[in-house]
Amino acid sequence: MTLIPTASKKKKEKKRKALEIGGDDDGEDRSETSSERAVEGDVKIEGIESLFPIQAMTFNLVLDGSDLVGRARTGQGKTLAFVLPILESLTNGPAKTTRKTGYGRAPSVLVLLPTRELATQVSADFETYGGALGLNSCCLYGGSPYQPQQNQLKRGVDIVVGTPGRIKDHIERGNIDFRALKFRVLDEADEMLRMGFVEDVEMILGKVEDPSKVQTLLFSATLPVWVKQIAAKFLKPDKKTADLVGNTKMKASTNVRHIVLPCSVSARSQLIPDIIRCYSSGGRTIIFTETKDSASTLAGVLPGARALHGDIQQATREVTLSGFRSGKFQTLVATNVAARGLDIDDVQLIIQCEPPRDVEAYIHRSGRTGRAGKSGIAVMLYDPRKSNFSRIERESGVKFEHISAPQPADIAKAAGAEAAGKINEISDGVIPVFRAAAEELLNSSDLSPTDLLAKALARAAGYTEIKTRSLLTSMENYVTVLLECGRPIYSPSFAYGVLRRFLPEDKVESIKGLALTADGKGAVFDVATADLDMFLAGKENAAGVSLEVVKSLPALQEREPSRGGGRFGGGGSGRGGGGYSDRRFSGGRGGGRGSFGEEVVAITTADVLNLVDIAWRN
Ligand SMILES: Nc1ncnc2c1ncn2[C@@H]1O[C@H](COP(=O)(O)OP(=O)(O)OP(=O)(O)O)[C@@H](O)[C@H]1O
Repeated sequence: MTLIPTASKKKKEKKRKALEIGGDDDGEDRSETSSERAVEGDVKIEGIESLFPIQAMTFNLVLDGSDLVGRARTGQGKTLAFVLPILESLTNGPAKTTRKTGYGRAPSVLVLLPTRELATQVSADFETYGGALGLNSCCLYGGSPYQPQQNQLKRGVDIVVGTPGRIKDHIERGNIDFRALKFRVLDEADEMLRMGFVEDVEMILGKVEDPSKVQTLLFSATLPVWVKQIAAKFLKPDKKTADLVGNTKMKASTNVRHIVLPCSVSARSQLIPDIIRCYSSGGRTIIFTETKDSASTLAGVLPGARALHGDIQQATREVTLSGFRSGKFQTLVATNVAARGLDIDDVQLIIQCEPPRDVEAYIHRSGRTGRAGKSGIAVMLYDPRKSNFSRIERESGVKFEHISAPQPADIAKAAGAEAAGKINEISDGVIPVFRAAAEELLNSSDLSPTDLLAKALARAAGYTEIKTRSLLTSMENYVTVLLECGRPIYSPSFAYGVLRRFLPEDKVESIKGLALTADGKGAVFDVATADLDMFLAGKENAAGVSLEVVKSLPALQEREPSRGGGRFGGGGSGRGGGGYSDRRFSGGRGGGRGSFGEEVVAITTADVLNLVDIAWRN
C-alpha cells in the first residue's frame, strides 16, 4: 500500500478528499524505490503528481528509521515531507507492527508547532491523509477548552499535533501517555525555541522514556546555528540531514519578487491600498506589522481588512483565518503570528510595514506567497530616515528590487480604462433619460466633448482630483526634490544648513525624510506640493544651489540604525536621524560598548567633515 497525495487545496479544505488506497500491501518493499513508488504507485491524490524535492529526499530516510533535520525554502512542501513517510511507516512500514490500536490507545506521533493556526493546519493535513488510512489525530492548542481535547485523548488517538504550552498542560494533567510514541516532529523548530518554548519543548521531549525507540524529525526553512546546536540534544548522533538551502546565498523563496519601497509611517495607510491595487493581481494580501496595536489600527483603516494577532480571542482568530482562507475578505493584517508555515491559497502579495528585526522573520513572512511553485510578490516598506534593510538583504541573499510608490495618476488611469470598458456594458436604454443633461452640459461648458467625457469617467471611477505622491516618504501631495550645492553634502545637518540660507526655519523644518544620495553630492527630501514654488523661488537667491523635482529616486546612502541620534547626528535640524554610514568616509562605525559596558559613541569622518563645514559657514 502506498500513499500518494491527491487532494486539491480547495477540496482539502472541505475535509480534503479521501485517499484511494491500493496495491502492494505486503509492507516488505522498503528499498530506495519506496519514494518513487509513492510518486508512481497506486494511489493518486488529486493536485499532487510527484513528490517535491524535499519530500523525495526525506521519504526513505524517515522510512529507514533515521532522525532527520529537514530544511527547504518556504512553500516547498516540508509538511508532507514528514506527514507522508510517517503515515507510510505507521500503516505499511517499520512502525506498523508495534503501533498501538484500539480504544484508549496512546499516540504514535507527536508534532509540536509554534502557533495555534499552524497546529490546526498541520493537524488538518494529518486528518486528510491519515484519516483515509484509519489513523486519527487531534489538535491541542491553547485558548480552546480542555475537555473536548481530553475526551479525544481518552478515546485514543494516533497523532497528536499541538503547541508546546497546551501539550505540556495535558501532560501535567496526566492526559497524555508517550509510551507508544514512534515519531516526534519539531516543525518550525527555530521559531518554537525562539519564542521561549525551550523549557516546555525539553520537558515534553523528556517525557519519552526510551528516546532510542522514537524517531525525531526537525523541520524549518531557517535553521540558525544555535538551533542546530540545540537539535544535537534532541536528535540522535547519527541523524540525517536533508538540506535544500545549505550554503546557497539565497535563503528566501526564489518564486517571490522581493521589492522595497520607501514610505513614512504616516503615509502607510494611504499607500497600502494602492500597492494592493497594483500588485495583488486580485488575490489575497497579508500585511505584517511589528506590533499588535499597529495590526489592529491598520486593519481598522484599510477597507475590507481584518486583524490577526495574539491579543485577539482564539475563537475570533479562528473565524478570521477561516474567513480569509475562504475569501470572505481579501486582506489580513497580522503580526508574526501569521509569519510561519501558514499555507493559504491565492495569497499573491505580502506587505511588510517595516523591515523585521531578524532575517528569519523576513524569509518566513515573504514566504506566505510564492508557494508550491507559484509566483508572488513581497513588498517591504521602509522609512528612509530610520530603516536599514541591508542586513536582511545580506543575510537572506535577496537582491531587493527598488521601486517608488505607485502614483495616484497611474492608478486613476487604470481605473478610468476600467470605467470606460464598463460604459459599453450599460444598456442603451439609459440614453434617452440622460441625453438632455448631456446636451445641457455640452452646451454650457467650454470643454471639448472628449474632455467632458474624461471628467465623467473620472467621476464614474470615483476621482474628483488627482493627488501626487512623493518618492521618498510616499506621502500624498508631497513631491521629492534633489538638493545640490556644487560641493559634497556629507551629512543631513549640512543639507539643512544649506536650506536655511534661503528658506525660513518653519519651511526647513517642514521637509520630510531627508536622505543623502549615494554619490555624496546631494540630498533628497519631500516638500509639500503647496510649498514647492516657494522652495524653487528661494533657491534663486542662494548662489550655487540647485533644487529640482525628481521623477525617480537616486541611489541613497545606507543609514546605520544602531547609532540612533548620536551626539552629532541630525545637527541643528532637531531631527536626530541615525547616522549615515557612507563607507567612503566612515572612520569608525556606530556605537559600541567599552570594556566596562558603557556606551561608546564613535565619531565618523562624516561627522568631522560636518563640523568643519559648520565652522566654515560661520
Ligand atoms: N508534491 C506536491 N505537489 C504539489 N503540491 C504540493 C506538494 N507537496 C506540497 N504541496 C503543496 O505545497 C504547498 C506548500 O507546502 P507546505 O505548506 O508544506 O510548505 P513548507 O515548505 O512547509 O512551507 P513553510 O516553510 O512556509 O512552512 C501546500 O499547499 C501543499 O499542499
